[in-house]
Amino acid sequence: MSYLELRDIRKSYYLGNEEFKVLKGINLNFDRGEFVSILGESGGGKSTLMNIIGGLDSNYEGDVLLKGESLRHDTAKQLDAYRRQTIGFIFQNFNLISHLTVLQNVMVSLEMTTLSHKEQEDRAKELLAKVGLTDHMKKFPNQLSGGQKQRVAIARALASDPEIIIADEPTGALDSENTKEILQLLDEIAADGKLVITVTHSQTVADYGTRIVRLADGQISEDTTLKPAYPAASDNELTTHTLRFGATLKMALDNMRYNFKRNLLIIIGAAIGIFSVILMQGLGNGVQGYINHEIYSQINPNAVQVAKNISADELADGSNKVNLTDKDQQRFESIKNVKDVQKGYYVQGGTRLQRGKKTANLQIMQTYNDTIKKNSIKKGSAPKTGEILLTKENAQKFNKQDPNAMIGKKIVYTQTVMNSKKQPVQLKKMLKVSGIAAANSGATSITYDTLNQMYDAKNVKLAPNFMTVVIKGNAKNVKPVQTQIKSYKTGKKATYTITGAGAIVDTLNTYIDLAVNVLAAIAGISLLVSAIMIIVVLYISVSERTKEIGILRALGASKGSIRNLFFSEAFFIGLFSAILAVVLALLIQVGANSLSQSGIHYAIMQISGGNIAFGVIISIVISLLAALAPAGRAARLDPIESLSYE
Ligand SMILES: Nc1ncnc2c1ncn2[C@@H]1O[C@H](COP(=O)(O)OP(=O)(O)OP(=O)(O)O)[C@@H](O)[C@H]1O
Repeated sequence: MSYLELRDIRKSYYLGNEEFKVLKGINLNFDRGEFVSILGESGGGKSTLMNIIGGLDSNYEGDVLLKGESLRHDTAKQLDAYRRQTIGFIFQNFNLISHLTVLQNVMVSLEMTTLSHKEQEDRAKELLAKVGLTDHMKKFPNQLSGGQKQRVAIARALASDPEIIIADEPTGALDSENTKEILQLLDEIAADGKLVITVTHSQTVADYGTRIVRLADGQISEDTTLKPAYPAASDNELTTHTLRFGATLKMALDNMRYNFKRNLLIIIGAAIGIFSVILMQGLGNGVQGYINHEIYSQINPNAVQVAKNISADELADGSNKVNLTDKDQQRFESIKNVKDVQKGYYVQGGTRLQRGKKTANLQIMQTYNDTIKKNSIKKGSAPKTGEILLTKENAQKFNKQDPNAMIGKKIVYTQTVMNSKKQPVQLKKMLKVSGIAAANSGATSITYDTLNQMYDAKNVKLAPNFMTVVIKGNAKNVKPVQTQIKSYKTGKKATYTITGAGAIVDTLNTYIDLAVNVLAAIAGISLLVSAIMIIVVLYISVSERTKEIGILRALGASKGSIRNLFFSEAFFIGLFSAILAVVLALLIQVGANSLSQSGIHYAIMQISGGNIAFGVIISIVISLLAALAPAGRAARLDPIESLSYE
């Protein structure tokens, strides 16, 4: 049994329905240690035969047997492994990867072996020394002469220590001096016990080998042994795998560096979209924070006011439907996270303050409760029993120049109420001013106890018309309590309504969120533009790298690795765009906040860790999605066509 056997190989090409028979039944046996030259006229099918032997073409009739095992039954992955492990290709036009250095070109093949990185590098250097290129390892292919390029290709072909070297016109592009050197190297390879099969037009080249096979009219016309074969080498001990993800990442980076300017522009373009989204979100956080800060500085978010949900008609008929009872209070107290329920009373009009000759009619009076934040009291303190808290506006009615001077002063409070017989009764009490509240903090207020005492003094019963429900812990506990209160029904109608700023803040935040998301979505349109840009660039990259794809496939890289190569490139575009976008956004944040701090004393831009993570993830995801089609196209490219791509 020979090492490699070709059995009745037939191959035709079709143009429409027309069949062109290229190989018409080739039977050949090869052994390790042979240096076989295949001679034949141009167009005679030599390259076609080489592609079949090399596992690049599996669309033929007949059989190729390696150590008696047919390649026919091999899966695509097994053929990849066959090319990696058993075959080393050398081409007439060298087929080196132009953006990789000499050393890297050899390393590509070695990266598909199980050797450690150090061992790979040592072996690459050793092989380059063997072909006499130690001093040229850092050069790029376009900095080498033809003969040097072919020597790199030989070093690369030997990298994974394959048993068979296929050289398709290896000296076709070389002068006689270089031809001689390359032939010597090929002869050394055969002397090492490997099988060297070379295709040539030249009788001189053919005479150099141990055997000449002539191909004419798709058949073997002559098979001559010139000298005995060298002793066969033992089996290759290097094991291989396809290009690992780490290797494709590195190759993608190398390629991006090679096309630096173009990739930089793409990254800047893609970053603009991500940057806008992050910026919008940061601004949203800031605006929301600022509004909440302004509101919460005067109002306690953990307290909500609850009133009966009654219609204007019910209110007008003066019924006691508006009143809240002990039962209502118990109900609120039983809700989870409720800390306290305070009775409250609210009246519009009918209330007056008097001091000496000066008077002030109060638009609104509501009993002091926990929705009013202590720090909205600008001077003095919250009212106790027998005291009153004035808004700055009301205090100014008694002392225009210095409203704060009203603190500690006595003032007469009068209020007209209806008794149970619907007769008007005037409540009157001298109260001490406890403090002055900010102008926009709500109503002038007294405590419920103070009001109750006034009612008692006139034998009128006071019933609360709102209650303040104080909620424990975080402001997040507020919403579930509100929801619970809103869920009580009288008939089909909700029993209670919630008033007070706590409820409004929640609604306001929802609107701000909505506005921010709409703005971010508009900014997101530029992400779509980025995605299209990345798709176009990757398609260009696929066409530019078609030859490289063919080379990698010939070296044994799987379709999956080719796909990964473009996904890796997209990954880096996404990652670098995101980094650039984040850096830009943070810089803008510093500038915007220094301006807003001096204006409104608040950092208006608040980019969160979540916003940054979102930006990075969305950038990478979009880039990878954009790579789907180009990477798929690259993986589907036919290796033979890719290799002959100009
Ligand atoms: N993909 C293809 N589709 C159609 N015909 C093809 C294809 N590839 C090769 N052929 C034809 O098959 C024949 C053999 O081509 P092949 O490249 O194998 O010849 P060759 O002996 O290597 O030629 P040369 O010495 O000029 O390189 C040629 O006539 C060529 O036109």
